[in-house]
Amino acid sequence: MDTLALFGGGKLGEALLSGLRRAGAAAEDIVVVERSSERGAFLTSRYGVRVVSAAEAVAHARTLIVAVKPQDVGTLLDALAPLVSADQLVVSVAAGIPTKYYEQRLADGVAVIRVMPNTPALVDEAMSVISAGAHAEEKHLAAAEALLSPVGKVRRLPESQQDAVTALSGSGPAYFFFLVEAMIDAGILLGISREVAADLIVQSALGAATMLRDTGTHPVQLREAVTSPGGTTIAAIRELERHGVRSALLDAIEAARDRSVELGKLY
Ligand SMILES: NC(=O)C1=CN([C@@H]2O[C@H](COP(=O)(O)OP(=O)(O)OC[C@H]3O[C@@H](n4cnc5c(N)ncnc54)[C@H](OP(=O)(O)O)[C@@H]3O)[C@@H](O)[C@H]2O)C=CC1
Ligand SMILES: O=C(O)[C@@H]1CCC=N1
Repeated sequence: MDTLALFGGGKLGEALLSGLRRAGAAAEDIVVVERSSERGAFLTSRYGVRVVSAAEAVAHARTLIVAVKPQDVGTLLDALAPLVSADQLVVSVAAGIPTKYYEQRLADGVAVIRVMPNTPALVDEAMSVISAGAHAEEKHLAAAEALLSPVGKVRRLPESQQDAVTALSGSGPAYFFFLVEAMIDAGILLGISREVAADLIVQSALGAATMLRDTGTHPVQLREAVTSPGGTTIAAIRELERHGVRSALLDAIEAARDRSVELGKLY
């Protein structure tokens, strides 16, 4: 494997790093650039990777993964711009930041791929969507797919859809965690211990997700099969509808999309 440089070893960077190591990438083939020395030391101790300067990383790596916060991409690019050449590939996971932002700051012809992964990469169940920038060719998309497929599913979509993708699958795990958290609280309300409530809800979430994926059946049909006439589920559904949960989700995901667009314009 060509050497790979990871810029930013935070939550998402670590999720990708852990997946690459599980998939068999050698520690010697990955270098990390991390602002926090404490965080860098942790990544070295856990994954065996070397933490190096930005200049050293660019000098050695064919593929550069940018996993710093969108707010930090500009400063990072100021440092990288004079160092990166057109035979290197830049893979950005930063929410909202368009490939054009990179292309305007890097040497002419540098290929940039915008990716929106998610944290289930930690358990090899990520959903990653990749989009090619102006100079990215089939070989670059294939390289990004090879990088991401060990940690989950990968789809190619036009970059114009990346803000919506960010709102759906990038942030998506957080909505499910939020729902699970609220359902466990409901268990507490009903007098079930937190440990038991968590067990019941997490297994139900896993079962529901597996049914959705493995049967390919529409969620409406799966929900109807649970909803017995005059039964318990319809009593709950009535409350969910009365509280506008469907509409809240539409508004929430639209707000996340809007924030992604905003992040792309702020920096
Ligand atoms: N978390 C998620 O679920 C997802 C995140 N993303 C994207 O991934 C990126 C990272 O997010 P996340 O991991 O949550 O954020 P984190 O803040 O956890 O990680 C970013 C890391 O990069 C470090 N950093 C900042 N600037 C530099 C620099 N110039 N050189 C080296 N390291 C630097 C930060 O240090 P310090 O702590 O000092 O700031 C931090 O350790 C974001 O752009 C986000 O949009 C995409 C999909 C999902
Ligand atoms: O909250 C965020 O901005 C990042 C991007 C998608 C998920 N987490």
